Amino acid sequence: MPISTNNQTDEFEQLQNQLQKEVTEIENWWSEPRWNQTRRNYSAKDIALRRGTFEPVTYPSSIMADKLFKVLDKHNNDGTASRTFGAMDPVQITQMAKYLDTIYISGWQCSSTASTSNEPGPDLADYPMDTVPNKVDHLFKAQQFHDRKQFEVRGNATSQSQLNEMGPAIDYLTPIVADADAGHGGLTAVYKLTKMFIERGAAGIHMEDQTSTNKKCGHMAGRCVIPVQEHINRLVTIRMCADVMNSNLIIVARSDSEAATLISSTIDVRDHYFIVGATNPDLEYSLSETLELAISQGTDGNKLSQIEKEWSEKAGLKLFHEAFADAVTNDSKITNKQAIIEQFNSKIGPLTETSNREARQLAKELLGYELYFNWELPRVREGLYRYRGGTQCAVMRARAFAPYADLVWMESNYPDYEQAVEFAEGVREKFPNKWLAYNLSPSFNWQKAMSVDEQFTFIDRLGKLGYVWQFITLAGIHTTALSINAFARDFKQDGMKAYAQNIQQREMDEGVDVLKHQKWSGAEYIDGILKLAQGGVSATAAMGEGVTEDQFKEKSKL
Ligand SMILES: C[C@](O)(C(=O)O)[C@H](CC(=O)O)C(=O)O
Ligand SMILES: [Mg+2]
Repeated sequence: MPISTNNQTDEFEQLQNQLQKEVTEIENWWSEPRWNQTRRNYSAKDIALRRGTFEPVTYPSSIMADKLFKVLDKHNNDGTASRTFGAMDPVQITQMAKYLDTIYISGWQCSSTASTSNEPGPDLADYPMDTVPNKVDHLFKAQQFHDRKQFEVRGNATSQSQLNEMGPAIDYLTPIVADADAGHGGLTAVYKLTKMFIERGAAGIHMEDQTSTNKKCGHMAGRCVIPVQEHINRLVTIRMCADVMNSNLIIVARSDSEAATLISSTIDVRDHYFIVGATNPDLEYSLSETLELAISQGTDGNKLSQIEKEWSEKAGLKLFHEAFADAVTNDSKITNKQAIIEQFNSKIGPLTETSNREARQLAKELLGYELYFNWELPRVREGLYRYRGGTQCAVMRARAFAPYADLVWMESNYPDYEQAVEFAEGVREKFPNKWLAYNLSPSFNWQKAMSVDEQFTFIDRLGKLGYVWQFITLAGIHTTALSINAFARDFKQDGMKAYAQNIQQREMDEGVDVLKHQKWSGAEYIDGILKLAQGGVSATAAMGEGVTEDQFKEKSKL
Protein backbone atom coordinates (compact mmCIF):
# COMPACT_ATOMS: atom_id res chain seq x y z
CA MET A 1 0.00 0.00 0.00
CA PRO A 2 1.19 3.60 -0.53
CA ILE A 3 3.77 4.56 2.05
CA SER A 4 2.16 6.80 4.65
CA THR A 5 4.58 9.09 6.41
CA ASN A 6 4.31 12.29 8.35
CA ASN A 7 7.30 13.90 6.65
CA GLN A 8 9.23 13.86 3.35
CA THR A 9 12.56 12.41 4.56
CA ASP A 10 10.84 9.23 5.97
CA GLU A 11 9.15 8.50 2.65
CA PHE A 12 12.39 8.40 0.67
CA GLU A 13 13.99 5.96 3.09
CA GLN A 14 10.92 3.74 3.25
CA LEU A 15 10.57 3.75 -0.55
CA GLN A 16 14.20 2.72 -0.98
CA ASN A 17 13.85 -0.03 1.61
CA GLN A 18 10.67 -1.32 -0.04
CA LEU A 19 12.29 -1.26 -3.48
CA GLN A 20 15.41 -3.05 -2.23
CA LYS A 21 13.26 -5.74 -0.57
CA GLU A 22 11.38 -6.23 -3.85
CA VAL A 23 14.59 -6.28 -5.90
CA THR A 24 16.11 -8.94 -3.66
CA GLU A 25 12.99 -11.10 -3.96
CA ILE A 26 12.97 -10.76 -7.75
CA GLU A 27 16.67 -11.59 -8.03
CA ASN A 28 16.14 -14.68 -5.88
CA TRP A 29 13.20 -15.64 -8.10
CA TRP A 30 15.25 -15.23 -11.26
CA SER A 31 18.07 -17.34 -9.81
CA GLU A 32 15.83 -20.43 -9.80
CA PRO A 33 16.59 -23.22 -12.33
CA ARG A 34 13.34 -22.34 -14.14
CA TRP A 35 15.21 -19.44 -15.69
CA ASN A 36 18.44 -21.17 -16.73
CA GLN A 37 17.71 -20.57 -20.43
CA THR A 38 16.03 -17.17 -20.15
CA ARG A 39 17.75 -13.91 -21.04
CA ARG A 40 16.47 -10.62 -19.65
CA ASN A 41 17.67 -7.25 -20.96
CA TYR A 42 16.41 -5.40 -17.88
CA SER A 43 17.13 -5.44 -14.16
CA ALA A 44 15.13 -6.57 -11.16
CA LYS A 45 14.85 -2.92 -10.18
CA ASP A 46 13.30 -2.10 -13.58
CA ILE A 47 10.59 -4.60 -12.70
CA ALA A 48 10.23 -3.64 -9.04
CA LEU A 49 9.70 -0.02 -10.03
CA ARG A 50 6.73 -1.03 -12.21
CA ARG A 51 4.93 -3.24 -9.74
CA GLY A 52 3.36 -0.55 -7.60
CA THR A 53 2.82 -0.92 -3.87
CA PHE A 54 0.42 -3.87 -3.86
CA GLU A 55 2.13 -6.94 -2.38
CA PRO A 56 2.98 -9.31 -5.29
CA VAL A 57 0.32 -12.01 -5.66
CA THR A 58 0.74 -15.44 -7.22
CA TYR A 59 -1.80 -15.70 -10.01
CA PRO A 60 -3.40 -19.13 -10.49
CA SER A 61 -2.05 -19.00 -14.05
CA SER A 62 1.49 -18.85 -12.64
CA ILE A 63 0.83 -21.98 -10.62
CA MET A 64 -0.40 -23.58 -13.83
CA ALA A 65 2.73 -22.32 -15.61
CA ASP A 66 4.84 -24.14 -13.01
CA LYS A 67 2.80 -27.27 -13.66
CA LEU A 68 3.27 -26.85 -17.42
CA PHE A 69 7.01 -26.37 -16.96
CA LYS A 70 7.23 -29.63 -14.98
CA VAL A 71 5.16 -31.49 -17.62
CA LEU A 72 7.36 -30.27 -20.48
CA ASP A 73 10.61 -30.73 -18.55
CA LYS A 74 9.73 -34.37 -17.90
CA HIS A 75 8.79 -34.92 -21.54
CA ASN A 76 12.07 -33.36 -22.59
CA ASN A 77 14.03 -35.62 -20.25
CA ASP A 78 12.07 -38.67 -21.40
CA GLY A 79 12.25 -37.80 -25.11
CA THR A 80 8.46 -37.79 -25.26
CA ALA A 81 5.79 -35.18 -25.98
CA SER A 82 2.75 -33.61 -24.45
CA ARG A 83 0.04 -34.17 -27.04
CA THR A 84 -3.11 -32.07 -27.05
CA PHE A 85 -5.54 -30.21 -29.29
CA GLY A 86 -7.57 -27.04 -29.55
CA ALA A 87 -10.47 -27.09 -27.08
CA MET A 88 -13.57 -24.94 -27.48
CA ASP A 89 -15.80 -25.57 -24.46
CA PRO A 90 -16.00 -27.09 -20.97
CA VAL A 91 -17.36 -30.39 -22.28
CA GLN A 92 -14.24 -30.89 -24.37
CA ILE A 93 -11.75 -29.96 -21.66
CA THR A 94 -13.38 -32.21 -19.06
CA GLN A 95 -13.08 -35.15 -21.45
CA MET A 96 -9.55 -34.19 -22.51
CA ALA A 97 -8.44 -33.97 -18.87
CA LYS A 98 -8.89 -37.75 -18.51
CA TYR A 99 -6.19 -38.49 -21.07
CA LEU A 100 -4.08 -35.42 -21.92
CA ASP A 101 -1.66 -33.31 -19.88
CA THR A 102 -2.09 -29.93 -21.60
CA ILE A 103 -4.90 -28.00 -23.29
CA TYR A 104 -4.55 -25.75 -26.34
CA ILE A 105 -6.75 -22.74 -27.10
CA SER A 106 -6.65 -21.86 -30.77
CA GLY A 107 -7.10 -18.39 -32.20
CA TRP A 108 -8.36 -20.01 -35.39
CA GLN A 109 -11.14 -21.78 -33.48
CA CYS A 110 -11.97 -18.64 -31.53
CA SER A 111 -12.11 -16.65 -34.76
CA SER A 112 -14.79 -18.92 -36.13
CA THR A 113 -16.74 -19.66 -32.97
CA ALA A 114 -15.99 -17.38 -30.04
CA SER A 115 -15.14 -13.82 -31.00
CA THR A 116 -16.18 -11.47 -28.19
CA SER A 117 -17.86 -9.39 -30.87
CA ASN A 118 -19.79 -12.54 -31.88
CA GLU A 119 -18.70 -11.81 -35.44
CA PRO A 120 -17.33 -15.06 -36.94
CA GLY A 121 -14.61 -15.09 -39.55
CA PRO A 122 -11.42 -16.68 -40.85
CA ASP A 123 -8.22 -16.78 -38.83
CA LEU A 124 -7.00 -13.22 -39.38
CA ALA A 125 -6.93 -12.30 -35.69
CA ASP A 126 -9.14 -9.34 -36.51
CA TYR A 127 -11.40 -10.14 -33.59
CA PRO A 128 -11.32 -8.04 -30.39
CA MET A 129 -8.03 -8.73 -28.61
CA ASP A 130 -9.78 -10.09 -25.53
CA THR A 131 -11.27 -12.96 -27.59
CA VAL A 132 -8.70 -15.66 -26.82
CA PRO A 133 -8.11 -14.44 -23.24
CA ASN A 134 -11.90 -14.63 -22.79
CA LYS A 135 -11.89 -18.24 -23.97
CA VAL A 136 -9.04 -18.95 -21.53
CA ASP A 137 -11.20 -17.48 -18.75
CA HIS A 138 -14.17 -19.57 -19.89
CA LEU A 139 -12.24 -22.83 -19.86
CA PHE A 140 -10.03 -22.15 -16.84
CA LYS A 141 -13.11 -21.34 -14.74
CA ALA A 142 -14.66 -24.62 -15.92
CA GLN A 143 -11.50 -26.53 -15.01
CA GLN A 144 -11.55 -25.10 -11.50
CA PHE A 145 -15.27 -25.78 -11.10
CA HIS A 146 -15.00 -29.42 -12.11
CA ASP A 147 -11.94 -29.78 -9.88
CA ARG A 148 -13.94 -28.43 -6.90
CA LYS A 149 -16.89 -30.66 -7.80
CA GLN A 150 -14.71 -33.76 -7.91
CA PHE A 151 -12.80 -32.84 -4.75
CA GLU A 152 -16.04 -32.63 -2.72
CA VAL A 153 -17.19 -36.04 -3.91
CA ARG A 154 -13.86 -37.69 -3.20
CA GLY A 155 -13.43 -35.76 0.04
CA ASN A 156 -16.73 -37.20 1.28
CA ALA A 157 -15.56 -40.79 0.73
CA THR A 158 -15.48 -42.77 3.95
CA SER A 159 -12.79 -45.27 2.93
CA GLN A 160 -10.06 -45.96 0.42
CA SER A 161 -12.18 -48.73 -1.05
CA GLN A 162 -14.93 -46.21 -1.69
CA LEU A 163 -12.39 -44.02 -3.47
CA ASN A 164 -11.19 -47.00 -5.44
CA GLU A 165 -14.77 -47.66 -6.53
CA MET A 166 -14.94 -44.11 -7.91
CA GLY A 167 -11.91 -44.80 -10.08
CA PRO A 168 -8.83 -42.58 -10.33
CA ALA A 169 -9.23 -38.86 -9.77
CA ILE A 170 -9.18 -36.78 -12.95
CA ASP A 171 -6.73 -33.87 -12.97
CA TYR A 172 -9.03 -31.19 -14.38
CA LEU A 173 -6.38 -28.55 -13.78
CA THR A 174 -4.62 -29.21 -17.08
CA PRO A 175 -2.30 -26.34 -18.07
CA ILE A 176 -3.64 -24.18 -20.90
CA VAL A 177 -1.46 -22.82 -23.71
CA ALA A 178 -3.23 -20.07 -25.62
CA ASP A 179 -2.80 -18.35 -28.97
CA ALA A 180 -1.59 -14.76 -28.70
CA ASP A 181 -1.51 -14.43 -32.50
CA ALA A 182 0.83 -11.59 -33.54
CA GLY A 183 0.11 -9.53 -30.48
CA HIS A 184 -2.85 -7.54 -31.86
CA GLY A 185 -0.84 -4.35 -32.36
CA GLY A 186 2.36 -2.76 -31.11
CA LEU A 187 4.32 -3.59 -27.96
CA THR A 188 1.86 -1.90 -25.63
CA ALA A 189 -0.88 -4.11 -27.06
CA VAL A 190 1.40 -7.14 -26.56
CA TYR A 191 1.85 -6.06 -22.94
CA LYS A 192 -1.86 -5.63 -22.30
CA LEU A 193 -2.69 -8.90 -24.09
CA THR A 194 -0.16 -10.76 -21.93
CA LYS A 195 -1.68 -9.20 -18.79
CA MET A 196 -5.12 -10.47 -19.84
CA PHE A 197 -3.80 -13.99 -20.40
CA ILE A 198 -2.09 -14.06 -17.00
CA GLU A 199 -5.16 -12.68 -15.22
CA ARG A 200 -7.46 -15.20 -16.91
CA GLY A 201 -5.54 -18.44 -16.51
CA ALA A 202 -3.13 -19.14 -19.34
CA ALA A 203 -0.12 -21.21 -18.27
CA GLY A 204 1.56 -20.38 -21.55
CA ILE A 205 1.03 -18.33 -24.69
CA HIS A 206 2.43 -18.48 -28.21
CA MET A 207 3.12 -15.46 -30.39
CA GLU A 208 4.09 -15.52 -34.07
CA ASP A 209 6.46 -13.24 -35.99
CA GLN A 210 3.87 -12.07 -38.49
CA THR A 211 2.82 -8.44 -38.81
CA SER A 212 -0.31 -7.90 -36.72
CA THR A 213 -1.87 -5.83 -39.49
CA ASN A 214 -1.53 -8.53 -42.20
CA LYS A 215 -1.85 -11.52 -39.85
CA LYS A 216 -3.04 -14.70 -41.59
CA CYS A 217 -3.60 -18.24 -40.46
CA GLY A 218 -0.26 -20.01 -40.66
CA HIS A 219 -1.57 -22.09 -43.53
CA MET A 220 -2.92 -19.30 -45.69
CA ALA A 221 -0.99 -17.50 -48.44
CA GLY A 222 0.20 -13.92 -48.19
CA ARG A 223 1.93 -14.12 -44.85
CA CYS A 224 4.20 -11.20 -43.92
CA VAL A 225 6.81 -11.45 -41.18
CA ILE A 226 8.30 -8.64 -39.14
CA PRO A 227 12.07 -8.11 -38.70
CA VAL A 228 13.79 -10.47 -36.28
CA GLN A 229 14.46 -7.81 -33.69
CA GLU A 230 10.87 -6.59 -33.72
CA HIS A 231 9.66 -10.04 -32.73
CA ILE A 232 12.35 -10.31 -30.07
CA ASN A 233 10.99 -7.04 -28.67
CA ARG A 234 7.53 -8.67 -28.53
CA LEU A 235 8.95 -11.65 -26.61
CA VAL A 236 10.83 -9.34 -24.22
CA THR A 237 7.58 -7.43 -23.67
CA ILE A 238 5.72 -10.63 -22.82
CA ARG A 239 8.40 -11.70 -20.33
CA MET A 240 8.56 -8.20 -18.85
CA CYS A 241 4.79 -8.17 -18.29
CA ALA A 242 4.99 -11.61 -16.70
CA ASP A 243 7.83 -10.39 -14.45
CA VAL A 244 5.87 -7.33 -13.35
CA MET A 245 2.96 -9.71 -12.58
CA ASN A 246 5.17 -12.16 -10.73
CA SER A 247 4.23 -14.89 -13.20
CA ASN A 248 6.22 -17.88 -14.44
CA LEU A 249 4.34 -17.74 -17.76
CA ILE A 250 5.62 -20.13 -20.42
CA ILE A 251 6.40 -18.38 -23.71
CA VAL A 252 6.30 -20.15 -27.10
CA ALA A 253 7.96 -18.22 -29.93
CA ARG A 254 6.53 -19.16 -33.30
CA SER A 255 8.01 -18.30 -36.66
CA ASP A 256 6.00 -18.22 -39.88
CA SER A 257 9.13 -17.47 -41.88
CA GLU A 258 9.38 -20.93 -43.44
CA ALA A 259 6.61 -20.11 -45.88
CA ALA A 260 6.27 -16.32 -45.55
CA THR A 261 6.56 -14.42 -48.85
CA LEU A 262 6.71 -10.89 -47.45
CA ILE A 263 8.54 -8.89 -44.78
CA SER A 264 7.63 -5.46 -43.46
CA SER A 265 11.15 -3.99 -43.37
CA THR A 266 14.79 -4.64 -44.30
CA ILE A 267 16.04 -3.05 -41.09
CA ASP A 268 17.39 -6.24 -39.51
CA VAL A 269 20.52 -7.58 -41.24
CA ARG A 270 19.69 -11.13 -40.13
CA ASP A 271 16.85 -11.03 -42.69
CA HIS A 272 18.93 -9.75 -45.61
CA TYR A 273 19.86 -13.22 -46.89
CA PHE A 274 16.14 -13.97 -47.42
CA ILE A 275 14.98 -10.74 -49.07
CA VAL A 276 14.26 -10.95 -52.78
CA GLY A 277 15.63 -8.37 -55.21
CA ALA A 278 15.50 -7.46 -58.89
CA THR A 279 18.68 -8.32 -60.82
CA ASN A 280 17.80 -6.64 -64.15
CA PRO A 281 19.45 -3.17 -64.22
CA ASP A 282 17.39 -2.17 -67.26
CA LEU A 283 14.03 -2.08 -65.43
CA GLU A 284 12.46 1.32 -66.00
CA TYR A 285 9.74 1.15 -63.35
CA SER A 286 9.26 -0.60 -60.03
CA LEU A 287 6.49 -3.18 -59.75
CA SER A 288 4.33 -0.75 -57.82
CA GLU A 289 4.79 2.04 -60.40
CA THR A 290 4.05 -0.45 -63.18
CA LEU A 291 0.81 -1.54 -61.51
CA GLU A 292 -0.25 2.01 -60.63
CA LEU A 293 0.34 3.04 -64.25
CA ALA A 294 -1.80 0.14 -65.47
CA ILE A 295 -4.56 0.95 -62.97
CA SER A 296 -4.53 4.62 -64.02
CA GLN A 297 -5.09 3.38 -67.56
CA GLY A 298 -8.17 1.41 -66.42
CA THR A 299 -6.61 -2.08 -66.43
CA ASP A 300 -8.74 -4.64 -64.56
CA GLY A 301 -7.72 -7.08 -61.81
CA ASN A 302 -7.10 -10.17 -63.97
CA LYS A 303 -4.88 -8.25 -66.39
CA LEU A 304 -3.00 -6.76 -63.42
CA SER A 305 -1.96 -10.25 -62.26
CA GLN A 306 -0.62 -10.92 -65.73
CA ILE A 307 1.27 -7.61 -65.70
CA GLU A 308 2.76 -8.50 -62.30
CA LYS A 309 3.81 -11.93 -63.60
CA GLU A 310 5.47 -10.41 -66.69
CA TRP A 311 7.22 -7.71 -64.61
CA SER A 312 8.55 -10.35 -62.16
CA GLU A 313 9.95 -12.51 -64.97
CA LYS A 314 11.63 -9.48 -66.56
CA ALA A 315 12.99 -8.31 -63.19
CA GLY A 316 14.94 -11.54 -62.59
CA LEU A 317 13.84 -11.85 -58.94
CA LYS A 318 16.46 -13.64 -56.84
CA LEU A 319 18.12 -13.75 -53.45
CA PHE A 320 21.50 -12.02 -53.44
CA HIS A 321 23.56 -15.19 -53.09
CA GLU A 322 21.68 -16.66 -56.08
CA ALA A 323 22.45 -13.54 -58.12
CA PHE A 324 26.10 -13.90 -57.16
CA ALA A 325 26.24 -17.57 -58.14
CA ASP A 326 24.60 -16.79 -61.50
CA ALA A 327 27.06 -13.95 -62.11
CA VAL A 328 30.00 -16.29 -61.46
CA THR A 329 28.50 -19.04 -63.60
CA ASN A 330 27.95 -16.64 -66.52
CA ASP A 331 31.37 -14.96 -66.24
CA SER A 332 33.68 -16.56 -68.79
CA LYS A 333 36.70 -14.91 -67.17
CA ILE A 334 36.18 -16.87 -63.96
CA THR A 335 37.58 -20.41 -64.25
CA ASN A 336 37.33 -21.73 -60.66
CA LYS A 337 33.61 -21.03 -60.52
CA GLN A 338 32.60 -23.55 -57.86
CA ALA A 339 35.47 -22.52 -55.56
CA ILE A 340 34.50 -18.84 -55.85
CA ILE A 341 30.84 -19.60 -55.13
CA GLU A 342 31.80 -21.76 -52.13
CA GLN A 343 34.13 -19.04 -50.88
CA PHE A 344 31.22 -16.56 -50.99
CA ASN A 345 28.72 -18.97 -49.41
CA SER A 346 31.13 -19.80 -46.59
CA LYS A 347 30.89 -16.19 -45.46
CA ILE A 348 27.36 -15.29 -46.55
CA GLY A 349 24.83 -17.92 -45.48
CA PRO A 350 21.33 -18.32 -43.96
CA LEU A 351 22.77 -18.52 -40.44
CA THR A 352 25.72 -16.10 -40.71
CA GLU A 353 23.54 -13.08 -39.92
CA THR A 354 25.59 -11.00 -42.38
CA SER A 355 24.24 -7.81 -43.95
CA ASN A 356 23.56 -7.19 -47.62
CA ARG A 357 26.26 -4.55 -47.45
CA GLU A 358 28.81 -7.19 -46.46
CA ALA A 359 27.49 -9.51 -49.17
CA ARG A 360 27.81 -6.80 -51.81
CA GLN A 361 31.33 -5.96 -50.67
CA LEU A 362 32.48 -9.57 -50.86
CA ALA A 363 30.76 -10.03 -54.22
CA LYS A 364 32.57 -6.98 -55.61
CA GLU A 365 35.92 -8.30 -54.37
CA LEU A 366 35.29 -11.69 -56.00
CA LEU A 367 33.69 -10.44 -59.23
CA GLY A 368 35.69 -7.25 -59.75
CA TYR A 369 32.53 -5.20 -60.21
CA GLU A 370 29.39 -4.07 -58.32
CA LEU A 371 26.67 -6.72 -58.64
CA TYR A 372 23.26 -5.16 -59.45
CA PHE A 373 20.59 -6.13 -56.91
CA ASN A 374 17.61 -4.00 -55.93
CA TRP A 375 15.10 -5.14 -53.31
CA GLU A 376 13.12 -1.88 -53.48
CA LEU A 377 11.80 -2.47 -57.00
CA PRO A 378 9.81 -5.69 -56.28
CA ARG A 379 8.06 -4.24 -53.23
CA VAL A 380 4.35 -5.02 -53.40
CA ARG A 381 1.69 -2.32 -53.49
CA GLU A 382 1.33 -2.48 -49.72
CA GLY A 383 4.97 -1.45 -49.54
CA LEU A 384 6.10 -4.82 -48.19
CA TYR A 385 9.35 -6.47 -49.30
CA ARG A 386 9.55 -9.86 -50.99
CA TYR A 387 10.85 -12.63 -48.71
CA ARG A 388 11.79 -16.23 -49.32
CA GLY A 389 12.34 -17.92 -45.96
CA GLY A 390 12.52 -21.68 -45.77
CA THR A 391 13.61 -24.03 -43.02
CA GLN A 392 17.03 -22.49 -42.49
CA CYS A 393 15.39 -19.08 -42.16
CA ALA A 394 13.14 -20.50 -39.47
CA VAL A 395 16.25 -21.95 -37.78
CA MET A 396 17.91 -18.51 -37.85
CA ARG A 397 14.86 -16.90 -36.34
CA ALA A 398 14.28 -19.61 -33.77
CA ARG A 399 17.89 -19.26 -32.64
CA ALA A 400 17.39 -15.49 -32.31
CA PHE A 401 14.16 -16.00 -30.33
CA ALA A 402 15.45 -18.87 -28.17
CA PRO A 403 16.92 -16.80 -25.28
CA TYR A 404 13.56 -15.03 -24.87
CA ALA A 405 11.16 -17.99 -25.08
CA ASP A 406 10.76 -21.36 -23.41
CA LEU A 407 9.81 -23.15 -26.65
CA VAL A 408 10.34 -22.35 -30.31
CA TRP A 409 8.03 -23.44 -33.15
CA MET A 410 8.45 -23.38 -36.91
CA GLU A 411 5.07 -23.17 -38.63
CA SER A 412 5.24 -25.59 -41.55
CA ASN A 413 3.07 -26.31 -44.58
CA TYR A 414 3.38 -30.10 -44.39
CA PRO A 415 4.01 -32.65 -41.62
CA ASP A 416 7.43 -33.29 -43.14
CA TYR A 417 9.50 -35.40 -40.74
CA GLU A 418 12.82 -34.64 -42.45
CA GLN A 419 12.07 -30.91 -42.27
CA ALA A 420 11.28 -31.32 -38.56
CA VAL A 421 14.66 -33.03 -38.14
CA GLU A 422 16.40 -30.17 -39.97
CA PHE A 423 14.71 -27.56 -37.78
CA ALA A 424 15.39 -29.44 -34.55
CA GLU A 425 19.04 -30.05 -35.40
CA GLY A 426 19.49 -26.44 -36.51
CA VAL A 427 18.11 -25.03 -33.29
CA ARG A 428 19.67 -27.55 -30.91
CA GLU A 429 23.11 -27.21 -32.53
CA LYS A 430 23.19 -23.78 -30.87
CA PHE A 431 20.70 -24.37 -28.04
CA PRO A 432 21.16 -28.06 -27.15
CA ASN A 433 18.28 -28.33 -24.75
CA LYS A 434 15.77 -25.96 -26.35
CA TRP A 435 12.19 -27.18 -26.18
CA LEU A 436 10.38 -27.38 -29.49
CA ALA A 437 6.67 -27.15 -30.35
CA TYR A 438 4.99 -28.74 -33.36
CA ASN A 439 1.66 -27.92 -34.99
CA LEU A 440 -0.04 -31.19 -36.03
CA SER A 441 -2.41 -29.10 -38.09
CA PRO A 442 -5.66 -30.35 -39.62
CA SER A 443 -4.66 -27.96 -42.41
CA PHE A 444 -2.47 -30.86 -43.59
CA ASN A 445 -3.93 -33.79 -45.51
CA TRP A 446 -2.62 -36.51 -43.21
CA GLN A 447 -3.84 -39.32 -45.39
CA LYS A 448 -1.79 -37.96 -48.29
CA ALA A 449 1.19 -36.99 -46.15
CA MET A 450 2.09 -40.35 -44.65
CA SER A 451 1.14 -43.98 -44.10
CA VAL A 452 -1.07 -45.09 -41.22
CA ASP A 453 1.98 -46.54 -39.46
CA GLU A 454 3.80 -43.21 -39.82
CA GLN A 455 0.70 -41.43 -38.49
CA PHE A 456 0.83 -43.73 -35.48
CA THR A 457 4.50 -43.01 -34.70
CA PHE A 458 4.74 -39.38 -35.82
CA ILE A 459 4.34 -37.74 -32.39
CA ASP A 460 6.74 -40.16 -30.72
CA ARG A 461 9.37 -39.71 -33.45
CA LEU A 462 9.13 -35.91 -33.10
CA GLY A 463 9.24 -36.28 -29.31
CA LYS A 464 12.64 -37.92 -29.58
CA LEU A 465 13.87 -34.81 -31.48
CA GLY A 466 12.82 -32.43 -28.68
CA TYR A 467 9.30 -31.53 -29.80
CA VAL A 468 7.97 -31.68 -26.26
CA TRP A 469 4.61 -30.01 -27.02
CA GLN A 470 2.59 -31.13 -30.02
CA PHE A 471 -0.97 -30.13 -30.75
CA ILE A 472 -3.76 -30.65 -33.24
CA THR A 473 -4.83 -27.05 -33.43
CA LEU A 474 -8.34 -27.47 -34.81
CA ALA A 475 -9.36 -30.90 -33.55
CA GLY A 476 -12.05 -29.23 -31.46
CA ILE A 477 -14.01 -28.00 -34.45
CA HIS A 478 -13.41 -31.10 -36.54
CA THR A 479 -14.55 -33.59 -33.92
CA THR A 480 -17.60 -31.42 -33.20
CA ALA A 481 -18.46 -31.09 -36.88
CA LEU A 482 -18.11 -34.82 -37.47
CA SER A 483 -20.21 -35.88 -34.51
CA ILE A 484 -22.96 -33.30 -35.03
CA ASN A 485 -23.12 -34.08 -38.74
CA ALA A 486 -23.62 -37.78 -37.98
CA PHE A 487 -26.16 -37.28 -35.21
CA ALA A 488 -28.25 -34.65 -37.04
CA ARG A 489 -28.40 -36.92 -40.08
CA ASP A 490 -29.38 -39.98 -38.02
CA PHE A 491 -31.83 -38.00 -35.86
CA LYS A 492 -33.63 -36.77 -38.97
CA GLN A 493 -33.74 -40.32 -40.21
CA ASP A 494 -34.44 -42.36 -37.07
CA GLY A 495 -35.84 -39.97 -34.46
CA MET A 496 -35.16 -40.83 -30.81
CA LYS A 497 -33.72 -44.19 -31.79
CA ALA A 498 -30.72 -42.27 -33.10
CA TYR A 499 -30.24 -40.55 -29.76
CA ALA A 500 -30.92 -43.55 -27.56
CA GLN A 501 -28.79 -45.99 -29.55
CA ASN A 502 -26.01 -43.83 -31.01
CA ILE A 503 -25.51 -41.40 -28.15
CA GLN A 504 -27.00 -42.45 -24.83
CA GLN A 505 -26.21 -46.15 -25.13
CA ARG A 506 -22.67 -45.35 -26.28
CA GLU A 507 -22.21 -42.98 -23.35
CA MET A 508 -23.25 -45.85 -21.06
CA ASP A 509 -21.02 -48.38 -22.84
CA GLU A 510 -17.99 -46.07 -22.77
CA GLY A 511 -18.60 -44.73 -19.27
CA VAL A 512 -18.80 -41.11 -20.39
CA ASP A 513 -19.62 -39.03 -17.31
CA VAL A 514 -21.72 -36.49 -19.24
CA LEU A 515 -24.40 -39.19 -19.53
CA LYS A 516 -25.49 -37.99 -16.11
CA HIS A 517 -25.38 -34.39 -17.21
CA GLN A 518 -26.95 -32.92 -14.05
CA LYS A 519 -24.22 -34.51 -11.96
CA TRP A 520 -21.57 -33.61 -14.52
CA SER A 521 -22.78 -30.01 -14.47
CA GLY A 522 -22.18 -29.88 -10.71
CA ALA A 523 -25.79 -29.89 -9.53
CA GLU A 524 -24.86 -31.96 -6.47
CA TYR A 525 -21.98 -29.63 -5.66
CA ILE A 526 -24.27 -26.60 -5.87
CA ASP A 527 -26.95 -28.43 -3.85
CA GLY A 528 -24.36 -28.90 -1.17
CA ILE A 529 -23.72 -25.19 -1.07
CA LEU A 530 -27.45 -24.52 -1.01
CA LYS A 531 -28.01 -26.93 1.88
CA LEU A 532 -25.01 -25.64 3.78
CA ALA A 533 -26.31 -22.12 3.41
CA GLN A 534 -29.72 -23.25 4.72
CA GLY A 535 -28.55 -25.24 7.68
CA GLY A 536 -28.32 -28.61 5.94
CA VAL A 537 -31.69 -29.07 4.28
CA SER A 538 -33.33 -27.45 1.29
CA ALA A 539 -36.66 -28.07 -0.37
CA THR A 540 -35.30 -26.49 -3.53
CA ALA A 541 -32.32 -28.78 -3.94
CA ALA A 542 -31.81 -29.57 -7.63
CA MET A 543 -30.97 -33.20 -7.13
CA GLY A 544 -33.68 -33.98 -4.60
CA GLU A 545 -36.61 -36.39 -4.93
CA GLY A 546 -37.88 -36.54 -8.48
CA VAL A 547 -34.76 -35.59 -10.30
CA THR A 548 -34.85 -37.47 -13.60
CA GLU A 549 -31.24 -38.50 -13.22
CA ASP A 550 -32.51 -41.21 -10.82
CA GLN A 551 -33.51 -43.05 -14.02
CA PHE A 552 -29.86 -43.77 -14.66
CA LYS A 553 -29.37 -45.50 -11.34
CA GLU A 554 -28.74 -49.23 -11.71
CA LYS A 555 -31.94 -50.27 -9.91
CA SER A 556 -34.17 -47.50 -11.32
CA LYS A 557 -37.67 -48.61 -12.44
CA LEU A 558 -37.02 -47.50 -16.01
C1 LIG B 1 -2.26 -22.70 -34.63
C2 LIG B 1 -3.14 -21.59 -35.17
O1 LIG B 1 -2.49 -20.36 -34.99
C3 LIG B 1 -4.46 -21.52 -34.45
O2 LIG B 1 -5.00 -20.40 -34.40
O3 LIG B 1 -4.97 -22.58 -34.05
C4 LIG B 1 -3.47 -21.80 -36.67
C5 LIG B 1 -4.21 -23.09 -36.89
C6 LIG B 1 -3.73 -24.00 -38.02
O4 LIG B 1 -3.84 -23.58 -39.18
O5 LIG B 1 -3.30 -25.11 -37.72
C7 LIG B 1 -2.17 -21.61 -37.43
O6 LIG B 1 -1.39 -22.56 -37.55
O7 LIG B 1 -1.96 -20.44 -37.83
MG1 LIG C 1 -3.66 -18.85 -34.40
